[in-house]
Parts: sequence; C-alpha cells; structure tokens
Amino acid sequence: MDATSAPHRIPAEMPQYGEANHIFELMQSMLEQLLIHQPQDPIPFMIEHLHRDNDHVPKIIILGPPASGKTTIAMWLCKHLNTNLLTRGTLLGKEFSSVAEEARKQYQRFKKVPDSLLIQLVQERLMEEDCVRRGWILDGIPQTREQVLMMQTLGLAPRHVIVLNAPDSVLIERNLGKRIDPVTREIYHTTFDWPREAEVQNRLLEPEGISEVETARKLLEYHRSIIRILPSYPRILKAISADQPCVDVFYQALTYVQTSHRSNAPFTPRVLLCGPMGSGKSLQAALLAQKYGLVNICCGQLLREAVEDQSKLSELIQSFFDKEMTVPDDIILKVLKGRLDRPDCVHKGWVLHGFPRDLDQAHMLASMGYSPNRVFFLNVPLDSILERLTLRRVDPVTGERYHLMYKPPPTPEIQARLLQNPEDAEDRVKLQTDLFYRNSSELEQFYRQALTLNGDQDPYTVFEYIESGIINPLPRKVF
Ligand SMILES: Nc1ncnc2c1ncn2[C@@H]1O[C@H](COP(=O)(O)OP(=O)(O)OP(=O)(O)O)[C@@H](O)[C@H]1O
Ligand SMILES: Nc1nc2c(ncn2[C@H]2C[C@H](O)[C@@H](COP(=O)(O)OP(=O)(O)O)O2)c(=O)[nH]1
Repeated sequence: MDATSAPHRIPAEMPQYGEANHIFELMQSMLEQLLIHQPQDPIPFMIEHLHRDNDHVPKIIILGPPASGKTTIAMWLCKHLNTNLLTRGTLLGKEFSSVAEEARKQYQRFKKVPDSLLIQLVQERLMEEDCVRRGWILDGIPQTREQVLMMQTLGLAPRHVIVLNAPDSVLIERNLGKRIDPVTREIYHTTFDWPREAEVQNRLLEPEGISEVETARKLLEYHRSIIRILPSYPRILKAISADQPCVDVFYQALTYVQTSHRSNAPFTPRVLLCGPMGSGKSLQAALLAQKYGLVNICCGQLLREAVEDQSKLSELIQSFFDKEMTVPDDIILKVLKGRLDRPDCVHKGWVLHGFPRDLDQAHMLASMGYSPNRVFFLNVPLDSILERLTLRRVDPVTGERYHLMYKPPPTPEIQARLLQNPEDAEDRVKLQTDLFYRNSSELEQFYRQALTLNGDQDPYTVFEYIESGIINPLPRKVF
C-alpha cells in the first residue's frame, strides 16, 4: 500500500502547528547548543536555553577587505535592527574586564592580540544580557581561520555572514578619503559620504593606516586569510559587492539578514493562488503540480467533476450550472473538504485556485482547518488580462486551444471554425476582474503572510517567484 493510500497516522493539524510555531527550528537550535556545550545536567541547560528564546535575534558577521565599508554597513545595520556592534576597538576598550585589560597590554607591547584572547573577549561580550536579548553584529571578526575554529568550539555561531568585496585599486583609492568623527566614531568619506554639518566636518580626523602602502599591506594579509575563513560558513554566507554606493550595499545586506534560512523541517506545501481570471493561476498551479507533485485543485474543475461523478451533490450543482448561478459556498466547501481530506492532499500537499474568492469563503475554509501555508496574489493589469483571454479560441473539431496573438491557428480552415468561450467575452472578463479586485483587499488582509507578485510577465519568471516563496521560509516580522 503506497503512502498516499495508507491510513494517515499524523493528523494534518500537527505539521501546521509545528510550522506556525517553528518547533523544528526551536528543537534544532537547542540540540546544537546541547552538543556544543555538553552540560553536565542537560535539563536546566535546556530550560535556560528555551527561556532565553533568542533564536531569531540578529547574529551577524561582516567581513571584507580594508575600506570595503564593513564598519559603515555594520553601524547602519545596528541602528536599523537595534542590535549591538562589536568591533576590535569596542572589545579592547571594554572596562572592568580582566580579559580586555590583558588584551590591551598585549596590543600595546606587540601591536597584536593573540587569537585566543580576542575570541575570549568576543565570548565574554556575547554572553552579556544586551547581546543575548538584542543580538549582535561582529565587524571584521573573525580574521583568521584559527579564530573561526575557536568561535565554533565555543558555540559562537552567526546566523548570517556577509562578505564585502571590491577591486583592490578601488579600496586603496577609497581609503585615502576616509575620515572619522572623534566624538561619535561615525565614519565618513571626503568624496562619497561627507557630513552636512560644518561642525562635524571641522572636527573629522584622518585615521592612521590609510596610506596606499598601508592599505596594500592589509589587503595582502586579508586575501591570504579570507580564503581560509569562508569555507567555514557554507550555507549562511552572502557576498555583496562593495564597489557601489553605500546605501545600495546596505539594502542588500539588510534584505539578506532579514531572511530566514531554509530549515530542514518537514514541510507540506498547502498553496493558495489568488488572482483575477486570466492572471495565470491555472498555469502556475499546473507547473507546481508537475514539479513538486502537489495536488492541483481548481475549484471550478472540482465542481464539474462532482457533477460528472454522479455524486449525490451532482444534481444540485448541475441545477445551479443550468441556471448560470454561482454554486452556494456550503456546497462548494463540502466538495472541497471531500477532496482535501484525501491522503494524497494530506501527504503531498496541494495547490488550490479559484476558491476562496471573498472573505466569507476564506473564513469558512479556515474554519474547516484547511489553512494554506503559502498564499500568493497574482496581480495582472486589466488590459493584459483582456489580451490573454479575449483572443483565446478553441477548435471544436480537435479541441486544440489557440490564441490569436500568441498561438494563431495554422490554417484558414481552422481559423474559420474556431469558437470563443462566452466566459472570455470582454464584458464578462471586465465584470469578473472588477469583482475580484473588489474582494481582494479583504482577502489580502485575511492572509497576512501572503506574497504579492507581478503576474504580468513571462510564465516561468512568475513561477520562479512562486517557487522561491514556497521553498524559503516566510520572512519573519522585522526584529
Ligand atoms: N560603498 C561605498 N562607497 C563609497 N565609499 C564607501 C563605501 N563604503 C564605505 N565607504 C567609505 O570608505 C571608507 C572605509 O569605510 P569603512 O571604514 O566602513 O570600511 P571598513 O571595511 O570598516 O574599513 P577597515 O577595515 O579599514 O576599518 C569610509 O570613508 C567610508 O565612508
Ligand atoms: N504572458 C503570460 N501569459 C500567461 C501567464 N499565465 C497564464 N497566461 C495565459 C495562459 C492562458 O491563456 C491565460 C489564462 O491563464 P490561466 O492560468 O488560465 O489564468 P487563470 O484564469 O487560471 O488565473 O493567460 C503568464 O504568466 N504570462
């Protein structure tokens, strides 16, 4: 007996609960910490870990060569995400810390801090309340592979690693214009980022070590070490070109750190495609069903099959078809429930389109326990919909579908006998489209995590957007 016909032991609502509450990620994070720290008594350790509940605070590392903008971007991200910035300077400058004091001594004597001492400083800082509660951004640390390994051994794991890059010539040139505000420690640039206030302009200082020779030396050192660091962060690394305006780098970095990584949690897609007729729902549903094995449920088609199946509802539904009246919601829901309850839908997941069309239907669907976990709204302007639908024809002899613009009939004989579906007439399409957009805002309100996309483009581009929306976890609320 294959899985889709075996009696389903796990009730459908369990995976939904797990997904809605990120149970899998919660357990995975706790297990990682347990294995890293191997506490004597795991129970209190797990309780304390769960109480801390900081699995989604920012834990970011920004790496990059000198003058790539690490500190600039790190500062901007910190302000936006309300998290803590950790740099070598802030770590070494820490007061009331014997480790920091020892590190300062080492730096004063040897102009270098031993890896073990620096990482000890990082560990000490990351365990402080504000970093636990609001997360952290490490600017330019780790600098060596040894430091990476020490951090991993201590369980200091970032969730996102950003590596900035730009041609050395650009960086050497750029560093010459670097200026620092001694009061706020803000970073500026004589050409690219000059402060507006004259008071700030007058007090800016030229930092040490920004000469061409000095920058070139640091670049050499960086290139040697970075190739040994990056392989340690295979799945959480994002490279961003720093050879573009700061603000563009910032927005790419912000978008990245606000996406959750794909989790290994078992996930059964329950996809809902909403959009006016002709927006591409059926086409996209067919592509999803074909590629991911989802059950394709077109509400209209389901009702027609219910009539053909001679089911006990068939006469009732047929009577509404004959009177060209919409089938009542409760009858549609009965048919829909019958289909969604089948093991293939529960096991493989489904892609539903053509229902719900309004808020009442959405409430009814949810009350039956069929909440989609991915909702997409396909937006297509009316003129594109009219172009797609009103030029559609079908050959009554072969059943072949044509489109007078995209797929014209091959011969005049076929052209002559083509028929147009009355539903595709311009006035019908305009009425249906208007009806959809009258209800769509309430539906978008109801499906808070819905993703809206531009359906007026190549079908495969639309499909890529939908695919990415399904595979990737939904963006969390902003930190
Ligand atoms: N994308 C950018 N375009 C132009 N100038 C930039 C850009 N990013 C940073 N800068 C400027 O380059 C200089 C170096 O920036 P920043 O100090 O942030 O880089 P960094 O990677 O932290 O450097 P270092 O590692 O040497 O501390 C600053 O003057 C900053 O204003
Ligand atoms: N250019 C373009 N045309 C599309 C796209 N999706 C669907 N179409 C065409 C194919 C159909 O002839 C027509 C309606 O598509 P459909 O998938 O039946 O729309 P829907 O009524 O199920 O929402 O539009 C699409 O994404 N791009």
